[in-house]
Amino acid sequence: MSGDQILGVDRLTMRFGGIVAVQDLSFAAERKKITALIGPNGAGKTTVFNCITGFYKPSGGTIRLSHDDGRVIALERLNDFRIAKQAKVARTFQNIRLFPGMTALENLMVAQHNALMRASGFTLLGLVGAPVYRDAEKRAIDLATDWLRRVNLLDRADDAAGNLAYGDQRRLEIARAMCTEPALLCLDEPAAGLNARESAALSELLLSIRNELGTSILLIEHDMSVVMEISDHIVVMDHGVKIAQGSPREVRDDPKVIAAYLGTDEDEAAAVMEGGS
Ligand SMILES: Nc1ncnc2c1ncn2[C@@H]1O[C@H](COP(=O)(O)OP(=O)(O)OP(=O)(O)O)[C@@H](O)[C@H]1O
Repeated sequence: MSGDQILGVDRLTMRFGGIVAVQDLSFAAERKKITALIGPNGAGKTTVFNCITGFYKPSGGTIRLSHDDGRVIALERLNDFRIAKQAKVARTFQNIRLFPGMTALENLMVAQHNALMRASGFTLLGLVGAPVYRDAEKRAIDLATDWLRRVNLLDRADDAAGNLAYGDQRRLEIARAMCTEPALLCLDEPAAGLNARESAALSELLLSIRNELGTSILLIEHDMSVVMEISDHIVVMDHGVKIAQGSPREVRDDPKVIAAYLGTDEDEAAAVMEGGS
């Protein structure tokens, strides 16, 4: 892996019985960049995400995550918990998975549970008395507050997450993932269900995460206005294989990409050709 790469996927294959959902897929995501994985419905994008984040064990191939300090972690050998904790890969899902009965702030505090438990020394005494825990708790509250501000939800801190508007919940999910201070943020269709104004706010948020914090982002997205506006690099899949990759402009003009989308849904094809222009 080159030093500029945070993620290297090499010959990834995932079979479900007779179905080959992903076949021999290789691509890389660069550090401090936004990489998008696109393709028509059923192309295999979510399966790739599930392999990267440890929800599936790949049938073949390797997935390497390279940290800033030079450590390289073989993700295909770890389960989802270790991938989140050791490899520092955070993800969101197509369907919102907040704790709806907890407040917005509480959702962001729960995300920092691991760090807080570590600070407690995993003891009751640590939880109730140790200064190191109180410091960690203050830091956790500061981080959560900072994220509520960044996603424009500071005034909703004490409202139940389930009562927030859909677009607000989507941004809160991203804030929750960011509170784990990930090396790689994986977002599965973050713009799904958003209106044009909310999509624009999402693009702005993701660009600020890249530009201000230098977090690497991998995203699956069908909303081409978002993809074409914010991506540094796009990987296009169809029927489990990579059919193209490149800059937004290269991908948009690639006849193989247009043909893949034309083969499925006219609206999606039109969106790829028009997106970002
Ligand atoms: N757990 C599973 N068991 C069996 N088949 C699966 C499983 N998960 C995915 N598949 C199949 O793998 C293929 C790729 O699906 P996947 O959900 O990865 O595509 P996708 O590109 O994310 O699609 P979409 O854009 O619609 O979310 C599909 O044919 C799907 O039916």
